[in-house]
Formats: sequence, C-alpha cells, structure tokens
Amino acid sequence: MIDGTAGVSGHRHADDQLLDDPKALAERDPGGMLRHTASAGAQVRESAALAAEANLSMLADDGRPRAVVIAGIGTAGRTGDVLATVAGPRCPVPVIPHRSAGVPGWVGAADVVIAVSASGRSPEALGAAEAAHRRGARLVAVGPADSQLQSLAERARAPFIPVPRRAPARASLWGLTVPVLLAARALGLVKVNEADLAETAARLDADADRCRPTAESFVNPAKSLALGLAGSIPIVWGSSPLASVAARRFGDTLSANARYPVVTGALGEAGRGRVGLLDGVFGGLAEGERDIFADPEESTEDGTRLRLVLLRDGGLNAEDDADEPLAVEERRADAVQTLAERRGVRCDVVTAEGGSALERLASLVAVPDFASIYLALAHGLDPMAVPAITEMKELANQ
Ligand SMILES: O=P(O)(O)OC[C@H]1O[C@](O)(CO)[C@@H](O)[C@@H]1O
Repeated sequence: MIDGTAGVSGHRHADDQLLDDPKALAERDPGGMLRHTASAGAQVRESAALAAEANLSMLADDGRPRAVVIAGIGTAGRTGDVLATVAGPRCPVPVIPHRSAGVPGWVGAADVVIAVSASGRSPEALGAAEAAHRRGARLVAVGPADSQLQSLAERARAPFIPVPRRAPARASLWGLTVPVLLAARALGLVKVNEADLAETAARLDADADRCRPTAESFVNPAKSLALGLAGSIPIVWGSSPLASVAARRFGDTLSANARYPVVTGALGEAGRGRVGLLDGVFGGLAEGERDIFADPEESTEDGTRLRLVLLRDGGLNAEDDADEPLAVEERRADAVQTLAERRGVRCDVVTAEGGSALERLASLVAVPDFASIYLALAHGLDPMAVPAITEMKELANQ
C-alpha cells in the first residue's frame, strides 16, 4: 500500500477480485468516473441538441475559411485531432489542432478558430479566443455556460456552444467533440449527419452496457483489457489515422485515470522506429528470460513487461477517402501481431465497428476508456483524483 503525499492511495499490484465486486467498485469510485464514462452516448445526443440551438449558420456567411484552428489543451485539445481525422484527407482546408496559448502567427481574418475548454477557463482556450478576436478571425467557442470563455465569445459576437459541466474534462470527450464537429459541418468541412450521430450514440450506449460494473471480467471487455494491462507497460498503436487518435486517447486516460506510463501512436510511424521496443528490455529480452513455469505469486523476478494494444480500424467505406490503401494498413497490423507473437509479447486487439468515421472512432474509444478506470480501481486508485495536476498548477502558478 502506498500513501502519496498528496493524498493518493493505492496498491502496487492489481487486485483482480475487486473488479468483480460491484460494491467495492462503487466505494473506490466516489466521484463516479464509471457513471460519467457511461454517459458518452447521452453526451453525443445532448451536445447535438445544444449545438442545434447555437447560431452556427452565421459561420458559413463568410464562406469557406482558409484554415481551421482548434485551440485547447488536454481532452479539449483532442477534439481537434478528432475533427482532423473525421474530416479526413479530402477536407478542403487545413484543420490544425493547437495546444499552446494564443494562435499560430499566420492566423488572420480568413481563418476560423474553435476555442474549446471543459472548464471554460484554460489559458490556452481563452488566449486563443482573445487572439482570434483581435486578429479578426471568425471564432466559435465551446465550453460551459456562464464561463469566462462564454463572456469572451459574447464580447466577440461569436457563436457559443454550451457543454454541460458534470464531469471532469477527460470524461467529457463526446460533449466537447460533437460541438466541434458540428461547427465544422456548418463550415462545409465534414460530412457528419444526424444518422451518424444517432448511431455513434447508440454504439457508445451499447459499449457502456457491455462494460458495466456488474458485468463480470470474463464477459466485460474493459475489465479483461484492464487485467491484461495490469503491471505492464502498455504500448497502444492505431492501424489508421482514425485508430491512432483512439490510441492517443487511450494514452490520455491510462495516464490520468490509472497513472500508467504508456507509449502511443500510429502503427505506420511505429513500424519505422518504435516497433524496436518489442526487442528491448521490457519486450523480447524480458520475455525470453521468463520462467513460464514459475508461480507468479512467488516469483522474485522483475515482472514489468510490455503489453501491446493494437487498435485496428479495418478501413472506412469505399466512398470515404483514406490516406493509404486499406490493404497496406491491414498487412502492417497483421505484421506487428506476428512480431509480438514471435517475441512473446502479449497483444490485445480492439477492432473498430460501424459505418461512419465517428462511429468507428467511438467503437475504439469506449472500451479502452472503461479499461483505464477499471485498471485504476484494481490498484485501489481513485480515477477521479489528480493531485499531481493540482500541485503542478500551484507550483507553476497557473
Ligand atoms: O478543458 P479544460 O477545462 O480547458 O482543461 C484542459 C485540461 O486541463 C485539465 O483540466 C487539467 O487541468 C485536464 O483535465 C483538461 O483536459
């Protein structure tokens, strides 16, 4: 048992029994992260309704922008990656996620800035909104009602899309993402229709049901993914640009909720570099020396090993464009699975389902989101508490 100086308590080894005890899960999740995560489908529906009430049509009045900058940090920043991947390579204008304060130097009157913040007060989103207004760029703001971001949007006479503030930012991905997508749709940059939104929400609901606390580990894909990752160093690679966004999202939640270090990215790039990790001290070298007959309870060897999670997209529909042929992505994904197998590195595969890009993304995000929370709970960690972030802010005076 460790007691962190900032009030974090937990245990080094995961307790797998705990995951099949719904009462214990509820006790260890006082902030209700499981419940908040299960609201993903509802977030999609609610945000779509709230965006419909915002005056997004005024965005289109000045025609197609030169570029779109999505400004925000953390989960709010991820929404820019989601937009870029859902818009895809056919998007007629550059879509640029921007994670530092202000906006890129070239932003001007021809551009659109979408400032996103779950709290409505991150310096990155506020700074971007201010800079956009100053430079005459079109601005859209996404954040909670009555926030600093809303006042800024009002001052700039810019459309504001409210996001209900019920959960921490990382459990509000869908509430933040849908307004960004709908603002981009109003600008003619993405093809997300009502059926896509409804199907995405339904998929998130169905996955939340499969991952519910009362579903036992052997039928609950999130609990089994969490138990597979316990004690390992996860490597999460996505087979396509869309799956790579989901991989990075899993990195966010594994770090913030379960406090696991994690390597994430696109398999295309990893295949030309980081795939070498599979041969390293936590990969093939460790696996080669492992005594497979040793009792894990009694073993004194250092048990830290890699665990690969491969998010496989399987491709978009034929009418959607893709960066590279599906067959190339598929061959690469098969290859890395073979590589892992040859080195004895265990690999979990999550395969995308659904028709639209958004639904496919949801199908790759939902189970890993829950897994990050179950992994925290298996270690006795409260997935909601983030004292290191608070301490960091205090020390850095932010
Ligand atoms: O969405 P916000 O409120 O701008 O916060 C940005 C990021 O900062 C944090 O709140 C940490 O301070 C993260 O949880 C979040 O993703």
